[in-house]
Amino acid sequence: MRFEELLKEVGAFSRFQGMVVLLLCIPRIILPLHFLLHNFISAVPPHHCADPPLENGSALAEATEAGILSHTIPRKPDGSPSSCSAFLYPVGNLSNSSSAVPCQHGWVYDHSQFHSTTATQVRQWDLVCDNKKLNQALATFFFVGVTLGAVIFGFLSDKFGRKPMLLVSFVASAVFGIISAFSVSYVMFAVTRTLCGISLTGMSIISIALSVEWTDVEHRTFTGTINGLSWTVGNMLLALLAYFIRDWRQLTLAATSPCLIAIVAWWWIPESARWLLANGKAEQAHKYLSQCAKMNGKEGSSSMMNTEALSKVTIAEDSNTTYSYLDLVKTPKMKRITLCCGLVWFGVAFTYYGISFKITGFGVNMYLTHFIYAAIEVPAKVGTYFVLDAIGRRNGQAWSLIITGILIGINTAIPTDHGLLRTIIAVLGKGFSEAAFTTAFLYTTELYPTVLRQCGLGYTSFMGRLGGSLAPMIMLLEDVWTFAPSLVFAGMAVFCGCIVFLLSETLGIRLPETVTDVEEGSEQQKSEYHSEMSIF
Ligand SMILES: O=C(O)CCCC(=O)O
Repeated sequence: MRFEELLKEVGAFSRFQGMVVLLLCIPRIILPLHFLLHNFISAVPPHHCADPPLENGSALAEATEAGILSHTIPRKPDGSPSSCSAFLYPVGNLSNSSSAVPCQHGWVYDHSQFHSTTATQVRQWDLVCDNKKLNQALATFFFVGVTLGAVIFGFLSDKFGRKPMLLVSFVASAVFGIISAFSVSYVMFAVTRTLCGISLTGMSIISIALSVEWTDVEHRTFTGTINGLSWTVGNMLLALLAYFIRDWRQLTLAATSPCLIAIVAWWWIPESARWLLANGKAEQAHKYLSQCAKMNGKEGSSSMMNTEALSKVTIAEDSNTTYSYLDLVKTPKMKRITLCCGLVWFGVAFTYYGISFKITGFGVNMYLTHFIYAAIEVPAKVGTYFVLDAIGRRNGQAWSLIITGILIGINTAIPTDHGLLRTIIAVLGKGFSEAAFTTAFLYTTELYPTVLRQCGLGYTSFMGRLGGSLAPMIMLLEDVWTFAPSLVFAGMAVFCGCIVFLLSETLGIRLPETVTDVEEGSEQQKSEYHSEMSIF
């Protein structure tokens, strides 16, 4: 007997699955609060060199009022004060920049928008000017942690189960998120943000797998879309939190607080019955399947539910078989899936974060830009829900990536003074990039077998994190050529979109449980699936 048949018996998608999907929305809401947090806690406000302290020790403000400051700060061509240099001594002729030197006595920051950020954190931080790259590196440290977490939690959740590792992720994210907010040095903040990144990835890959593994074929797209929309809720919530909380420490604490809610909700989140059966834990599977049957009003399904019958459910070739990342490339079709999905995830995250990290320069304040970028995800994801069941996952994944690349490329050809048109194209590009990300979660989950699903998601998430980590570095290329970053993002999106055509379609195909299922090919599974469904 296949697990799909068992799931039909206990209720394939009813109140129990509704509860599971809703509870797993909580971690999906938490993720963007941290993944995009650096847009705000590491923002660099306008700043310029502080004047030397006056002999009589009076405050710098007096120097500013007295107009002395304007005599020592060189002006940029647009008339604004230079950010990183000052004249050694007050001079009458402000255009004389020959004696300008790097700031000698710290900086004066414009606090009209931010009370404090990691860039302006005084006492050894001051991550501006020559130290600006250290400020940008904080986001990269976080995504390096996310990258490591993908490998760690991918393996641990396949070995020890989804539910226990989800609790580890919730608790560790709360602990390191809180500690990072109280960092007393740059190094302490960088380390705790990296550990927070590692912890958060656990809930990222487990929440997807756990919700899909409790869902039947017909409702997998719906489940994947709900998971994706909960990320969007968190993304929009971040814009609101950042608008009202302008201190980086308080904003970090606010972004971490939902982890405490997740820890309480964890109690009601069930373990994956698929995983339990795949690992020979029929008794525990029986407990959760009985809960599912009871909640779905299917108590009469006990005939298929005794432990002996459950132990015969075909999920793994041998429940004593242990799997590792190496199994992702041991057989021909698994190798193709792994190589192609790795490239696709790299391209998806590379373009998604390349677009998401640039929220300034569109003529509206950064909070509104971030909110619009998040809000466009709603039609993108709802549209994905309908499109994927119509054109299939492969076309949906390929064309969402290709169109993202085309739109990014088009924007490089539009003159910068066409602000509204550029904004519309950028928002559309974000929407298609979002559709590509939403599809990637669902498509990857369906391509990998149950026995290797978390390893597969861990590997592809790792590749995606590499792409997300690289995106900020690519944006530095604009110092070389303005259009360089956009053309790199566009080319990568189109290339990875074309790679998708090498993968098989999974629409209407039973979720593969074993490596054999994958190697037999989708036609075999499709015919088996339809013949199985025909008996219901
Ligand atoms: O996991 C990420 O880094 C982005 C997920 C985006 C989404 O779920 O829409």
